Amino acid sequence: MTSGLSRKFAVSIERWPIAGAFTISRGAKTEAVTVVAAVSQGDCTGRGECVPYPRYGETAEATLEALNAMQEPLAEGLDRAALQAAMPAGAARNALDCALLDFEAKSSGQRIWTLLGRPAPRPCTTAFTISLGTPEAMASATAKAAHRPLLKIKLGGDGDDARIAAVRKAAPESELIVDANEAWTADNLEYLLAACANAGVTLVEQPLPAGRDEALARIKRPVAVCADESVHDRASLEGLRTRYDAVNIKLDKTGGLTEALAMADAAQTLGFEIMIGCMVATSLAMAPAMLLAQQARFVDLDGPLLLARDRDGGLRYDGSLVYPPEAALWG
Ligand SMILES: CC(C)C[C@H](N)C(=O)N[C@H](CCOc1cc(O)cc2c1C(=O)N[C@@H]2C)C(=O)O
Ligand SMILES: [Mg+2]
Repeated sequence: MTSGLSRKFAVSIERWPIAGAFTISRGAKTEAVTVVAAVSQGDCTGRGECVPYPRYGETAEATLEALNAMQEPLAEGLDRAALQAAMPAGAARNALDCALLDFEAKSSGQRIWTLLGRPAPRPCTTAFTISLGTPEAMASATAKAAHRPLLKIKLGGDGDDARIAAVRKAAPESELIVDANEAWTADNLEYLLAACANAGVTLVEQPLPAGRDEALARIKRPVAVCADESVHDRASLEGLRTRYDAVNIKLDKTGGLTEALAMADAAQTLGFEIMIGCMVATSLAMAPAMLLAQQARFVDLDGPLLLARDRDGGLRYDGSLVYPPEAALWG
């Protein structure tokens, strides 16, 4: 029991080197910048990690500031239910929502899935991401990962037909999904979707820029198309029904696991397939997403696999199989 002691709250920015570099259509990165929130009472600490994304106007410093502004409400007893209205969806709320969930689990001595009334998570097969590059460089990276069952291929617009053909040749057995990160246009959309269909790709993530994706509703889609930058939380689902077949749910977009679980149920009711995605981050950010992975058609939780080093006590990855978190890590 931890009641009677005052609740403490700490926030920090962490930097985790990436093994090599990670490139998508918007540029290259050599480190993952994360923000960690920790809620403590007595000897019990709950932690949550988020990744602020400049694409959505977020920075690590502003996220730190937004979380520090929650010191007083937390000291006055703000709980996870009240948090949903107290902060907007986004990375900052994710860190705090997950810290509160971890605290709920650790302070009660029960696993979080038991407290949430959900089935215990099982190991899942995650996608493994191949960075954007020349067709030759991508084929070479793909050949080294060709034993993996599911590969996520980053694309970038011009030359994507050659990239996807080279990748397929290098990994004839793997299931391929691709992520254009908004780099295609209404003019090359049908041509590049056909190139993906010819290569046996099963999903194309965010081909067109968010807000300029209406062409998706006008064409026959030969491959399932998944929203990422176009979808954030439950409020953004309804408008996407004619454009997308699937939605990529990320805790950094929904503002935590609480909204993500509700969003997954709402998305499935609307007929969307679910992908559970991540940013480049440590196992602490992946652990809560394991609860959602259970109902996802595509699991994309390979963030720690791209790091030079994960945090101590991180998730167990056996090839592409990722195991649920130990209680000491999260939940
Ligand atoms: C380890 C993989 C890259 C994670 C996942 N498989 C994935 O593809 N996620 C991307 C998100 C890309 O991550 C980016 C992109 C970017 O321009 C800047 C950043 C990051 C990130 O993780 N940190 C910085 C802010 C996806 O699905 O689109
Ligand atoms: Mg994406």
